[in-house]
Amino acid sequence: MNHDESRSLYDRALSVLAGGVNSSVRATQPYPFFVERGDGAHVIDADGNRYIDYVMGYGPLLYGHDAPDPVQSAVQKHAAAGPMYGAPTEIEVEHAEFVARHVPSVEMLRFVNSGTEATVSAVRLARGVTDRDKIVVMQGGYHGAQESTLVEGGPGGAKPSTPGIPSSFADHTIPVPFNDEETVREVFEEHGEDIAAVLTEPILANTGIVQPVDGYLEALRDVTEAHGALLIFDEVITGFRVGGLQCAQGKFGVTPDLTTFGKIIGGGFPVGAVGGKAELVEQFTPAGDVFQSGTFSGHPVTMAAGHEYLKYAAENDVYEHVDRLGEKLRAGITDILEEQAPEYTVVGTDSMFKTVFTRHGVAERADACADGCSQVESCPNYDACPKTGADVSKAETDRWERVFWQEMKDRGVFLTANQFESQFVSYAHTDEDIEETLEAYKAAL
Ligand SMILES: Cc1ncc(COP(=O)(O)O)c(C=O)c1O
Ligand SMILES: N[C@H](C=O)CCC(=O)O
Repeated sequence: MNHDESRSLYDRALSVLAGGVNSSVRATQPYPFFVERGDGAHVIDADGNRYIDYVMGYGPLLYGHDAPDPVQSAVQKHAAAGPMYGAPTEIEVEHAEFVARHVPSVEMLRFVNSGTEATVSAVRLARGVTDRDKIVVMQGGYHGAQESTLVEGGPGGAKPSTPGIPSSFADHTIPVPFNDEETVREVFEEHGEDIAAVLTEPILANTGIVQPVDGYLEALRDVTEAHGALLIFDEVITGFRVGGLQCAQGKFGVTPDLTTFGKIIGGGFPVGAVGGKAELVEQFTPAGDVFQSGTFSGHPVTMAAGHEYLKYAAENDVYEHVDRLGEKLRAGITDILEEQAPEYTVVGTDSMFKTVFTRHGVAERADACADGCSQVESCPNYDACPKTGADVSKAETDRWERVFWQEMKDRGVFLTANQFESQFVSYAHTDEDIEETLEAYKAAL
């Protein structure tokens, strides 16, 4: 493959964009390919190379790069008619009504512009309504580029995971291991009166993919309720990706107090949202006292795209298609790994998948998972599944990024360069794409 044009664009980018990119995960080594356009399940780079795309914008693109006609018409109509006003529009109401009809925890919403803004706003709301400062988060969980959750450490003490955040912020954050009910109960015994909320992805999708063991989300529901704290599910990735229109909370049957959304809910445009019980969400200004505001929030083009996206999914076989192909891919990779790399693990569910490069031996991992993973039926390797962020962090990140990712890219398959990010199947992917991907896996491994 020739990459001259991408290389020259990257050289230019390095002079005017920090690290040559606008989001860190895009800076692949030795240089990223620059995308010229998308085509269904594929992207075409500036040198004309074509790749089957499983990055899918890091999750938003449920339909791949060709949105269905109603989405495209709605986007064009709203872009031509405005595109925005600083005044409310009907499409915001319609989109909110649709989401509230389908997602169990949602009665009312506030739309914002990114997943980060959604989690920032949800944490502020939880602190505002409970009049408490501390939040519990999961080690290995990700909630965007926000001060309260960019922490490392354990329940005994957290510190910021990046320069630029005062350590006093981390004093209010308690990271606990995912899937560890005992630790979270101990934390509540010790700090229960100061904890505003537990904030967790229902599936660790940025460090994983790690699924909740049987009863874990229920335990979080139970312990938060018992201590007057809120349970917040961050469904920025899982929302409208896992569990169809009911999201992961519908699939697992656990209803949080607040849910944060992003990605798919905006139909491929910048978006975020906080949803939940009306009595909570109404505490945002102007109805309540917890300040929240945004010039672009509820942007008509985004609302129209998101609304048509979800309506189309409600009326067509979208989730059947993406989940079937997700399963086919996971099963196919599992077979290949059995032959060629039995120490690696396939993880995922619905239309999400990942191969985790752990070399700790199935027996060891099976021991570690013996009491937990048996409920994850959709995972073909459930007895070897990682259970915590720490399990996943043992993976061979360097081998993934420097060898496997490059080999797949050279074979025309675009995966996330970061070992820990999920990959996504879209409605535009076909059985032929999956078969081609499996052939590439065989050769690359
Ligand atoms: C679970 C989760 N929460 C929050 C975010 C932040 O969203 P955004 O990048 O739109 O700010 C992301 C991903 O970026 C995410 O995966
Ligand atoms: N981990 C992020 C979201 O899923 C990756 C997207 C980004 O931050 O650019």
